[in-house]
Amino acid sequence: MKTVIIGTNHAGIAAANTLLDNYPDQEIVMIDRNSNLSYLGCGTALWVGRQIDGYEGLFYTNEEEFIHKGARIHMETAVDKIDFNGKKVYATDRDGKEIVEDYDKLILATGSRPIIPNIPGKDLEGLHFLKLFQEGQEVDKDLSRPEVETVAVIGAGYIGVEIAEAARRRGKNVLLFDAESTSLASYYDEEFAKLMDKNLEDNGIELHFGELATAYEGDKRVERLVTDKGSYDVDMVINAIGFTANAALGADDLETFRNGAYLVDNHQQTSNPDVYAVGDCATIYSNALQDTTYIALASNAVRSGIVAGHNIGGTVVDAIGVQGSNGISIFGLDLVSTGLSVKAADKFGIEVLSTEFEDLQKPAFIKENNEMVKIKIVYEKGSRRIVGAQLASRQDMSGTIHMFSLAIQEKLTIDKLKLLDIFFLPHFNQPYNYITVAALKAE
Ligand SMILES: Cc1cc2nc3c(=O)[nH]c(=O)nc-3n(C[C@H](O)[C@H](O)[C@H](O)COP(=O)(O)OP(=O)(O)OC[C@H]3O[C@@H](n4cnc5c(N)ncnc54)[C@H](O)[C@@H]3O)c2cc1C
Ligand SMILES: NC(=O)c1ccc[n+]([C@@H]2O[C@H](COP(=O)([O-])OP(=O)(O)OC[C@H]3O[C@@H](n4cnc5c(N)ncnc54)[C@H](O)[C@@H]3O)[C@@H](O)[C@H]2O)c1
Repeated sequence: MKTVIIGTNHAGIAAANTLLDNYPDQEIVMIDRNSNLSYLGCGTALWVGRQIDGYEGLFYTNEEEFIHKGARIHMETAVDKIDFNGKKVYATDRDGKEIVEDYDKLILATGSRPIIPNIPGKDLEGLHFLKLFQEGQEVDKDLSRPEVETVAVIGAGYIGVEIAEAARRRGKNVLLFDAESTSLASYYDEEFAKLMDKNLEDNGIELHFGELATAYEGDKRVERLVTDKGSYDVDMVINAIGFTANAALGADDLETFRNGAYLVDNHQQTSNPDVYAVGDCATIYSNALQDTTYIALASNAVRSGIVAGHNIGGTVVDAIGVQGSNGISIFGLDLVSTGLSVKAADKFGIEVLSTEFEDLQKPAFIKENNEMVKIKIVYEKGSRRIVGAQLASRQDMSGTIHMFSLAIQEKLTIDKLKLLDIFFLPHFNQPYNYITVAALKAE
């Protein structure tokens, strides 16, 4: 059987490896318009901010590995059209030559693309987006220019906050804009987001929230950013206002979600049984929402690629849904969240209650490495099932958010959490640790 995979980044790679490593009878063809693959976008802010030596370690595989495994791979080759009835993919390679690949099964792993602010001045120099490795290189080059003193970042979501920190670490004046009233508004309730806002301000980043960019101004290169509240002299602008699904290739032939992403079932199959979609171009099932949604994360891209690979290979594997777990670490402040915030639950019409607590991670007699932890647990009013959790600390709490991710997935109630067996050792935590106390406080 021959499977063609369009898109060879995280989702396409996971699907290809699953097929190549487990199903030797499979003929695999991979196609991507980019010149590189497997780049960890999450590392861009780290190397641009000089927190790691360079970008070399941010690629975890390469073209040769897939050729060695027996795949055929066309890089710098853009798919222009798919004939879903004739089961043929039409592409153009780097030399302008047409490539035609027929398929038995097709995997769409075409990912996402940045949303572009629809405002005047879009053709000026000095305007950046941050999706591809090459765009990270452009941002890094611009930040290296001494005449670039002031940087505007539009969008205080994950990318915007991370790249604002990076530009600040490079000694630039940084203005961070967002339409919402706080940073990270899609992921955290206000009392958590405001911890990040204060952290950003304490490190010299100028916040402009509830402010919408209305124009870029300048001669050849951007010189001013105009918003609905003012005009700011800037030397470069980084746009980070979210991603949209890259689903144009199948939009006329496959069922799509309200945001244009390909609708898939729990085998990653689209409305065409021979066509699968994975990663940022596809929908995903949220166990917190108990509904189909769209969450563009590398963690989801990998898992959906694995599911599609096994189902095409002949092993029935059901996707188990996700919680949208995510985390961010900025100037030493870590925020992690999973499932729904109260604000997100309200937006989706889910009636919730929440319980909060804040305490030292370990007993006060432990003087070293003992930071405050703030926790909020969100649970559904009727069922009392946990639907979300948020944590903030200067200590690593990723293990805790993984536990809450499982709790949401398994529909654990807040009442079951109250007496969960959580070990005590003063080196690690308190006898009554913050999870237990927050749960016990729940009404
Ligand atoms: C700066 C940044 C930081 C991030 N940090 C994190 C993080 O910390 N944690 C996290 O979970 N997620 C993070 N993400 C999100 C994560 O990178 C994406 O969710 C992930 O890349 C999705 O993988 P994908 O393979 O589905 O899509 P993509 O990575 O978008 O890859 C799609 C591929 O398809 C190719 N393609 C598209 N159309 C065509 C066509 N017509 N012909 C040929 N090829 C085509 C593209 O060239 C691309 O290589 C970050 C993203 C960015 C930009
Ligand atoms: N640490 C991580 O897990 C991580 C890191 C980076 C990126 N990502 C993922 O990559 C994807 C893209 O990240 P992103 O930061 O671009 O998207 P995002 O959705 O995280 O943030 C977009 C931000 O832009 C704001 N915005 C939207 N339109 C605006 C406008 N016109 N003017 C001003 N602000 C506006 C939104 O309020 C939001 O805060 C997301 O799915 C994100 O979860 C994850």
